[in-house]
Amino acid sequence: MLLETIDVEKRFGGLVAVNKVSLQVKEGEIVGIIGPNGAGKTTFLNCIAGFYAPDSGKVLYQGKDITGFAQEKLCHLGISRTFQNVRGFPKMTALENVMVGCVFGAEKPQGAKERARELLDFAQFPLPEDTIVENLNTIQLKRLELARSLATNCKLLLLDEVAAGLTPAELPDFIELVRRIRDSGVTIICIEHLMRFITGICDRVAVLEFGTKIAEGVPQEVLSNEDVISAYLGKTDVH
Ligand SMILES: Nc1ncnc2c1ncn2[C@@H]1O[C@H](COP(=O)(O)OP(=O)(O)OP(=O)(O)O)[C@@H](O)[C@H]1O
Repeated sequence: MLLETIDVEKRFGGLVAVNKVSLQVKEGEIVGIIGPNGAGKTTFLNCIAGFYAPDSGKVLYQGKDITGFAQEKLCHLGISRTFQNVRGFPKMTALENVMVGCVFGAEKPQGAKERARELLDFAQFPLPEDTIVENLNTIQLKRLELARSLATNCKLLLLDEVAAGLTPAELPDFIELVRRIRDSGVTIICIEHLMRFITGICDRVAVLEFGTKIAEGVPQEVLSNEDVISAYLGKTDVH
């Protein structure tokens, strides 16, 4: 097992945002986390990524207890996270943005440039490498963000609504990129509202509602589960 959470709980005052959530993720899997707005998805991801220390429960990575480890330490252990509203370092070039990740991933500056170029290429970044990041559109930023996350040499990538804001026409190629990332040896946990993304790429999906895991399994099965349908009804678009 690459990652395991055991009864992870996170409270904000009286609100139980994540309620004893246990999840197991094997190496090479793409696991989706879905659920209505406010279900606790981001908070759960933040408990894995070192943004929050859980109030109780454990997070194991490669069998080792990493509960409450800081983000920087987790990044060096191979856990990387993307954020919902990505802007990178807006005044720097695309290449420099990826190089920052490479240097953080312990690459020497000279090697970092080469590696950053390889990653921009891998992520099919469509513009010259010296394009200033503040001028990028959504899909260009998303590709850059993935290249930057991979620059840290992560083994586990946590994606927070990485497909949000993409047009239906942009989605297939983007899904293909995420699949290639997995095929390169990176395990992925992704929060996503876009069901086309979930059904198109996830091996398994876990559903949260009011902080509690209410279902888990292969996407088609889970999405036809009555508890899941009623959790979603009227709250978000499940198509
Ligand atoms: N820092 C915080 N302080 C207080 N309450 C918070 C905090 N972060 C999240 N919450 C609350 O915890 C609950 C879970 O929020 P969370 O953002 O994890 O849900 P989510 O499933 O990711 O939602 P969305 O799909 O809208 O991003 C919500 O009720 C939210 O208001």
